Amino acid sequence: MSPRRQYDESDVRIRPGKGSRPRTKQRPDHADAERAMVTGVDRGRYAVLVDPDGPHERRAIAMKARELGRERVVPGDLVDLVGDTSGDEGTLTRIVRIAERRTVLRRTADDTDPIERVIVANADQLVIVTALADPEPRTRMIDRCVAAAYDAGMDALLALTKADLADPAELVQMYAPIGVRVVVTRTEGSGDDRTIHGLDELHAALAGRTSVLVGHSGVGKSTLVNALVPDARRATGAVNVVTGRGRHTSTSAIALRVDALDGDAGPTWVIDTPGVRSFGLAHVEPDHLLQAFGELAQVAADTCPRGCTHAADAPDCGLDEWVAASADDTERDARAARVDSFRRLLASRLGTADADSAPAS
Ligand SMILES: Nc1nc2c(ncn2[C@@H]2O[C@H](COP(=O)(O)OP(=O)(O)OP(=O)(O)O)[C@@H](O)[C@H]2O)c(=O)[nH]1
Repeated sequence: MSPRRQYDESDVRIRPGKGSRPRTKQRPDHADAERAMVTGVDRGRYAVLVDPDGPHERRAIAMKARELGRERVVPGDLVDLVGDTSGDEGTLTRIVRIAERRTVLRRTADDTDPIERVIVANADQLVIVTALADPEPRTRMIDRCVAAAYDAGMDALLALTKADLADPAELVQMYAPIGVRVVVTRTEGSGDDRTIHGLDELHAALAGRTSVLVGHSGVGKSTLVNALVPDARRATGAVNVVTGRGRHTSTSAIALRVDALDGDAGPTWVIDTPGVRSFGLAHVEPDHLLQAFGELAQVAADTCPRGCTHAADAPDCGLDEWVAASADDTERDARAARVDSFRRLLASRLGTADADSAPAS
């Protein structure tokens, strides 16, 4: 049995104009509020982009209006602002509403905080940056990230770095049946002469979408972020993401805009997540995860007994019958690979990200 999930204040979804309607007549309804996107958070101050991708786009700093209470505001959130939204030096605007979130990515509960908290909202895909060697890939960690992405309603993309050091074939083969797109990169040369092969492919996979990048230390995530967003070092290095002054002290996620390539389909954002090592999976329901596996969800809905866990030892699980009913060996192998992959993700909920250190086998 999976542990029962703990709800926190971020589970409350706020629908502009509906759920967030003021409870007392005294509250203004902020009809003149302006829309903005949250790009960073630091100690109660929020970096926002007002009128994002619009004609009057500008950066501003915001605080949460008291009426939002303990509701969390995270990078990727679309919010409504009132007060001085000019973004001029020294101004502070107020966030009065959080738009309903399309997707919600949670980080795992840990020793210091028992609640799985939302860390990024409205992202389209999770990019799992994994080195093929140095450090060795950890498939259990990848599985957990994929499960978290699918549960959050996001796609998963595996960015395999350091292909100059090891062959990607095994990992590519392992993740193809799960529907994970794979991009392989490798650097060549050093210093200013360094080129990253595969960068264009990665850029194309990100185009027009908001992507959250995760990866363990040393996998080459910064190398990719700096190549995609040339001024990222400034944004994430010495400068505080919110105030623009002093050191960047926050370890929370930060949204960075990727310059468009020719033919890009709309704005492209990457959200870097320094310090985030794994994702909360305690709340993941098997049937929810199954939704990411299209045809398997249908098979389960049609044939599984009520309350089926779909695990390998689940009695009368329809997924096993579906594999057995294959027309030939080729189909059976393909179906079995899909079911095994789904079950692997399902099992990944129950361990910890650090439980394995073995490469793909
Ligand atoms: N051989 C090889 N080395 C790479 C490649 N990409 C990055 N590196 C090196 O790997 C090391 C780690 O890269 P970073 O980009 O700093 O990795 P990171 O994941 O951001 O790690 P932290 O900065 O510790 O969070 C650096 O020495 C890079 O030069 C690659 O494709 N091949």
